[in-house]
Amino acid sequence: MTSDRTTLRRQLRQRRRDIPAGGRIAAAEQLAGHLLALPFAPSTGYVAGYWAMDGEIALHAWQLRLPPGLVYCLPVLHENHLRFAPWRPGDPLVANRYGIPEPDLAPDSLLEAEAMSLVVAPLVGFDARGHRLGMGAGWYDRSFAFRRERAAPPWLVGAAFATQQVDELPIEPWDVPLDAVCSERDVLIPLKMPA
Ligand SMILES: Nc1nc2c(c(=O)[nH]1)N(C=O)[C@@H](CNc1ccc(C(=O)N[C@@H](CCC(=O)O)C(=O)O)cc1)CN2
Ligand SMILES: Nc1ncnc2c1ncn2[C@@H]1O[C@H](COP(=O)(O)OP(=O)(O)OP(=O)(O)O)[C@@H](O)[C@H]1O
Repeated sequence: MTSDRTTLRRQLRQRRRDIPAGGRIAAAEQLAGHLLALPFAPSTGYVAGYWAMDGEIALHAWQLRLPPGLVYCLPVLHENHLRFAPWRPGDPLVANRYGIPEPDLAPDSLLEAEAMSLVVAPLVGFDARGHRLGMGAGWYDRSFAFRRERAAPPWLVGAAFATQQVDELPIEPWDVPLDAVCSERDVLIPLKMPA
């Protein structure tokens, strides 16, 4: 990883933490509307969100407005990849190694990434081509590496504040392309280049 990437990650994380409370509340509602209106939004099956931290755009409004046929899940760290677990308010949570709450379920009850219909991934940064910058530990890239050779589902959708968009992010060989990026302002659906 280049130091450019590290510097950019630090700046963009600070930028999202600096968004005032009023802006965050409105943004979460607008984001929910955009996520629900995606052309490939499923109406049945499992969808994954995240427990917002470190200034990330929140998903509670989306979770509350999901159609009844969808089961909301949260990511759970398992060995070197993410698994997912259904979670409703009131279900038990436990803090993972980063201090992020995750459902407190036995490992054999966790769902594999392949079982999700749509996954909303938190972004530190993104560009107009749909390239993403995450927290830098590779969790989403490793967990969804199979999507490099296989079509959706799961549909991968990045979520961020519009202010986290940058001109161009460097492409890494392991990057998994997103099917869409949603912010409070826009829905960006990158053009797929023929191989
Ligand atoms: N809300 C949320 N949940 C998520 C992610 C995320 O980005 N956001 N992840 C996306 O991958 C996974 C967790 N990945 C993470 C990767 C790195 C750090 C991190 O760097 N944290 C500290 C320093 C490390 C530490 O405390 O051990 C930091 O703030 O710098 C946090 C989470 C799964 N769950
Ligand atoms: N498919 C993969 N197989 C093995 N290692 C991977 C894979 N994908 C990513 N990694 C590792 O994860 C590390 C972090 O990747 P990167 O800096 O691109 O994270 P990121 O873009 O911030 O995304 P994430 O949100 O997934 O952490 C990389 O240094 C790479 O070694």
